Amino acid sequence: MKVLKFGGTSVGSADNIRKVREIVLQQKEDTIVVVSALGGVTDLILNAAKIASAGSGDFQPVLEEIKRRHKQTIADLFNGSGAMVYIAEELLDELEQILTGITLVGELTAKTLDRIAGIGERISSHLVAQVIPGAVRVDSAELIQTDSNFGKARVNFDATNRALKEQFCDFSGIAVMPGFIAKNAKGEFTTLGRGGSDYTAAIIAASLEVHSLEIWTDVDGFMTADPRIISKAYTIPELTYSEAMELSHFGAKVIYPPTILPVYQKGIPIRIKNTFKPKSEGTLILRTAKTPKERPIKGISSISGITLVTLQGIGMVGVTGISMRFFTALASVNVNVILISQASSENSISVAIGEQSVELAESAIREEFAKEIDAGLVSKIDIESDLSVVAIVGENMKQTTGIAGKLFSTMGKNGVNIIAIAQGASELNISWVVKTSELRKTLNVVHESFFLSENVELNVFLMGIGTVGSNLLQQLQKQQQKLLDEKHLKIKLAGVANTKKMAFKREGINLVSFREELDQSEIKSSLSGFINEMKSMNIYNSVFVDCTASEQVSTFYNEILGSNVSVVAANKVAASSAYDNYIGLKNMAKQKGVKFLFETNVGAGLPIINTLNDLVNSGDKVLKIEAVLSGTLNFIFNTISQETPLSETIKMAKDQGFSEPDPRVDLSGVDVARKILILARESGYPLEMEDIVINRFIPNEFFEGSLDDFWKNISQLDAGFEEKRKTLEAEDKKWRFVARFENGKANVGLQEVSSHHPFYDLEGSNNLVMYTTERYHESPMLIKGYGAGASVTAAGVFADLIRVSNI
Ligand SMILES: NC(=O)c1ccc[n+]([C@@H]2O[C@H](COP(=O)([O-])OP(=O)(O)OC[C@H]3O[C@@H](n4cnc5c(N)ncnc54)[C@H](O)[C@@H]3O)[C@@H](O)[C@H]2O)c1
Ligand SMILES: N[C@@H](CCO)C(=O)O
Repeated sequence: MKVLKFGGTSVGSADNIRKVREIVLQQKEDTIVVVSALGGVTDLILNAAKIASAGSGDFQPVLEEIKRRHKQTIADLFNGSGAMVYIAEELLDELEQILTGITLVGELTAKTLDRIAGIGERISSHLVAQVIPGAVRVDSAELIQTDSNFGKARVNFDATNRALKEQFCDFSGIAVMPGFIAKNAKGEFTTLGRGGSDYTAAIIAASLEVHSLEIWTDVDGFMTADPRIISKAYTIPELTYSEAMELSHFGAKVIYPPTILPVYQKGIPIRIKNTFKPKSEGTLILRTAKTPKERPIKGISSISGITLVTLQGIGMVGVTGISMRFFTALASVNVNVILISQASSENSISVAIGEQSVELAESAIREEFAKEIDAGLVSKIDIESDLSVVAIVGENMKQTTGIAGKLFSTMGKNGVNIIAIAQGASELNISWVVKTSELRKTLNVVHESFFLSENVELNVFLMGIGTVGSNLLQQLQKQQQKLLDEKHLKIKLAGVANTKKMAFKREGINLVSFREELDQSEIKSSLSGFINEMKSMNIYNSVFVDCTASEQVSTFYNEILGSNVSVVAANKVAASSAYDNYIGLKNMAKQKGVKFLFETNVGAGLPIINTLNDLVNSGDKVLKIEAVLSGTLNFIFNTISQETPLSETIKMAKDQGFSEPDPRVDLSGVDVARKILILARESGYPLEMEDIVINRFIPNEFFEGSLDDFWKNISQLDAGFEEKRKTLEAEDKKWRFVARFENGKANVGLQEVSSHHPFYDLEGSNNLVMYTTERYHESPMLIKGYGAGASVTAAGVFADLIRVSNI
């Protein structure tokens, strides 16, 4: 035999009741069906009673709604005729008479309320019994006996078990019983309180020692987290009773914990099933549940609307009875305490309570500790609102080390501040308090790290979609699926901006149609607006990607890193800004547990900075760096010829995406100076830009006017360059713009190299770096390849993103 309980939504309409019938008829054994009232009916009855008790109020509209709900369902199921019509009418008349009585006396006692509160179940049980062929209705109120604590009556288990056993000793078939209602020894109606129908089902299941209790509801069972916030939350297949109780205490209102006590004591398994998806497995609750070793956490629960009340003062240290008085004061005004936290210093006690109880709690505590407050022994009662309590639950936590470590480091890395923590010695639950504004991020982060560790999400906020930025998006689009399939990395473009517009989408902007999304966006581009929106979206694992060349953008890195968002910069301005700023950004990243990466600042996609870091971190010392670091200049000097003059080569470098947005930055040597400065710093030398000697090969006046002036005037240099080029060619030499760092000093400038020089054969826009170090002494380490261009630079940014994701 088994017991099936159907909740209010499951019997909320004719269609739903037909679904219930189907489920019940599929059972292959004797079945007891316990039903709630039609969804919402009990609340309507209580409301009507409240209106009636006010004396002057008119309960009729509410009563009409109750009647309409039932009539409609009966009409749909029985074409509005048959015995059910009369049964419902009779019970609804009874309800009306009692409501009229309440109006007349203007008073509503708990006893009277219990006479009507269960009318919904009395009707629904008849309804369901009549719909299921062969089913009989059995009245729970005649079998479940309670005391006279109306509203939340206590069950007399001896009498109840006897009655139930007698009723069902030789029963076979299907019985339908109303949930929630019972009677006292005098035969007066009582009700079982919150979760009443579940409780009825559990009492019956335990008494008859059935092999299974099924709670049919409108969700798939216990989920790993609140599915309204975590779209990836999934049903937990198995839970122990204790885990289910812990999860139910917080947020997940699948069952009300005290109701499962009778079946828990008998070890009867409970299955939570979805009436609307009967094929899904649901959640099975048992004494010992299967838990995969790698999943010690079963679920995450949360409740919002929490206030933290803290009693603080040095006068509390070592004084016994303080906490007793504190909690007695709270209990005296019926304040439910959700979480307690006290540090061993005993200087303060904090409790998390529902925000609706704050005033009551505060005044009760003030009254209790009035003397201590006057004497200065209690310094303050601190009230912190708009908080949420989050808990991870799992019995296997007690056998696994590192759970708390993983939890709190994940929270820290994502910049979520933890306000209070509580963990019971049973290690079944770790609870902590966060600001409600951080709840979504908290749940995402924790869910990802404990349940979806096979899929890491990286949320990209991209600024600048010129040569490098747009190529990056193309590469991300091409690689997106592969990364997900093979590396379990989900990259989402959560925000993007050009100079005109910006767009944001938590679920990710389409990587093909991002331009259209930007065009359609109504948000005008603004740097601070972008950063603020990114911060307020507060998404975990976020990374800001700077593909502009803007100094202004770089001034925001500190704030961005400070908000626990990593920064990947193609933009070289920050890493070559004042040393204090550069080192400050690195420290900020370290402090916040995020990354500040800029591999493409030198040699585009070539692994120049990472290699240097590896050398230095493994104890090597950089003695000398010689390098060709400008893709643009190398391209110019490889392309310049009798037919293609200097001015033409500059345009070509620009068109091919090698040059800076303003090519004067390349031609002036500033770009190369920035690069050698960054390499010197990464080698451990605190150089400033002013320390780099720049030997220009183009006269200063060409850099003084506007960019337009530059383009107009630059051809004036063509003839002179051609003359020098011819001489150079005759001597079998080539121009290379070389950066040098040695003995703590750096310079950049044009050099004529002969054919035996390693830089001589450096083709196209290639770069070459030679590291002479203590280890690479006789023969320096060489890194050579494309040093500029859209695809290689975007690939370098992409590689930095992969580094941020730590896959
Ligand atoms: N092109 C390369 O080979 C290469 C190699 C390494 C590093 N980089 C660096 O990459 C960065 C981008 O270079 P690029 O070649 O793509 O230049 P680009 O001019 O093609 O693109 C830069 C884009 O940033 C946009 N932008 C500027 N300020 C902005 C703001 N405040 N908000 C939104 N958008 C803004 C510009 O409108 C432009 O579309 C530069 O810092 C450059 O030094 C480039
Ligand atoms: N403008 C740069 C881009 C790569 O940093 C160059 O030409 O080298």
